[in-house]
Amino acid sequence: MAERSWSFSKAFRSIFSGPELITDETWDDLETALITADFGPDVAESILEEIRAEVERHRVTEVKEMRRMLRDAIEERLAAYDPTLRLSERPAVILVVGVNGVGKTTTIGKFANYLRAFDKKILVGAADTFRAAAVEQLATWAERAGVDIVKPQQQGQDPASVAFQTVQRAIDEGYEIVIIDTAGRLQTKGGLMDELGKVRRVVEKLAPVSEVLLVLDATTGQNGLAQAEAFIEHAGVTGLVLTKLDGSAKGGFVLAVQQTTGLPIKLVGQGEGISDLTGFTPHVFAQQLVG
Ligand SMILES: Nc1nc2c(ncn2[C@@H]2O[C@H](COP(=O)(O)OP(=O)(O)OP(=O)(O)O)[C@@H](O)[C@H]2O)c(=O)[nH]1
Repeated sequence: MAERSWSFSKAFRSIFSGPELITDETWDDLETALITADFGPDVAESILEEIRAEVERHRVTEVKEMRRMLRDAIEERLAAYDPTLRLSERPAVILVVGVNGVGKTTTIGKFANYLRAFDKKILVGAADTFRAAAVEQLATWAERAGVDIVKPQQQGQDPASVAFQTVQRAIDEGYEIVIIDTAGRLQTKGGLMDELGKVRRVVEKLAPVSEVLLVLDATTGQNGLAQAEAFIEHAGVTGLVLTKLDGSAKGGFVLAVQQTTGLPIKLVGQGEGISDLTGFTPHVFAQQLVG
């Protein structure tokens, strides 16, 4: 399996290339590796305790066994959240929210491309009318992904009306999945949340909202989470998308973010290319993380 930059198997390599038997130093190294990878002190502590107990119970002496236990402990915690996207409605409407620059537009392009592989007819809506460039950027991604787009008729058009027109067209023309881009910044947080609420209410006149995906930049760690708090509190978020994991050495954030928000990660972005987005599979992720 290809090594990822966020993989902390690098930190582990020193443990595994050292003595094959578990020593005090192994425990110190493990703790350091967990903290360095941004698991957060609570998660790191609970994983360490669990592994210590298991090592004692089964009288484990080999580092190799400890690695397997670590992988299992992480997988079990990741799998406590359901990563399944709910897309069975027709049309299935997905709102994509998050602060500016986290990778919303890029994610929509990659996501549209990903869904097209399942032969779905997809329409994207450019309801981030706050910035003209945002509309053009989304249009470029839609073209790359080979999907259709609904754009505002004039700059600054009410985002809710663009969202409404998008869903209306999807119903009229038989699109199966609708992905709507929203603004990440307004003058005030309250204004932004009001705008998102309006987008939602207007869409729901036509179709239920299947998913509200909050995009988070993995390189910003806990800081990014604080910035996204208003969305978590007010936007009815159903799942998270973690972007820029390729640029992050902090894979443990993945687990920390689920535990802190109580929300499942549903998609993971690992690059700027159109195919650099995948679903989230706890088993695969734990494997990549631990090596
Ligand atoms: N390395 C890497 N870069 C990414 C990833 N996702 C997005 N980016 C980059 O992050 C930058 C911002 O992405 P955008 O999609 O414009 O972010 P946005 O949230 O839509 O930003 P606004 O349109 O300003 O609201 C771009 O340069 C993207 O190429 C990722 O998974 N990995």
